[in-house]
Amino acid sequence: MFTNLEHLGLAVHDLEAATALYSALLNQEPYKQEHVASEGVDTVFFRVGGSKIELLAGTTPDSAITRYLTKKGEGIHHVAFEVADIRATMARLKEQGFTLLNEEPKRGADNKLVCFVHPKSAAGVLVELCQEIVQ
Ligand SMILES: CC[C@H](C(=O)O)C(=O)SCCNC(=O)CCNC(=O)[C@H](O)C(C)(C)COP(=O)(O)OP(=O)(O)OC[C@H]1O[C@@H](n2cnc3c(N)ncnc32)[C@H](O)[C@@H]1OP(=O)(O)O
Ligand SMILES: [Co+2]
Repeated sequence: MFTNLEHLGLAVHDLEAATALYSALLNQEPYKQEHVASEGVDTVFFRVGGSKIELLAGTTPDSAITRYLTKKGEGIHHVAFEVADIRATMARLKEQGFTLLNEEPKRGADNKLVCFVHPKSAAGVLVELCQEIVQ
């Protein structure tokens, strides 16, 4: 079950400059900065109501964000939905013919298990599924 629009992921060239810009725009400081080595990204998170803005900068040449920025420049990179049971959702989507980009949930940012749906399966939008990791 999809329970919330968890975050919008924005790809940016300069994380420090983008953080200052979004701090001014949203009139708040970010609640978290996190490096996700497995994705080759540095992230910064802002809360907006029940959702979040995730700023992402690539830290390696082969990072998905670095590749995206090279090809498309800055902008909305993905939309993330919170799901109650990521494995059940992945199984349902696979059954329905959606292309998943990882076979198993993987550790994402902000204490989540994540899985991505190929944009070709979602009318040109990269979709991320997120399930909170309960400690
Ligand atoms: C996990 C930490 C954090 C979190 O919230 O927890 C994150 O969100 S990390 C976010 C970064 N990680 C990822 O995005 C992982 C999943 N992404 C991928 O596996 C790739 O980026 C992929 C497969 C979506 C695209 O790979 P690549 O760029 O190498 O392929 P192409 O350039 O050939 O693209 C294929 C096709 O897809 C279109 N495309 C690519 N990226 C996007 C996008 N973000 N949104 C929409 N469409 C996208 C691209 O234009 C190509 O289409 P075509 O019509 O053939 O030009
Ligand atoms: Co994300």
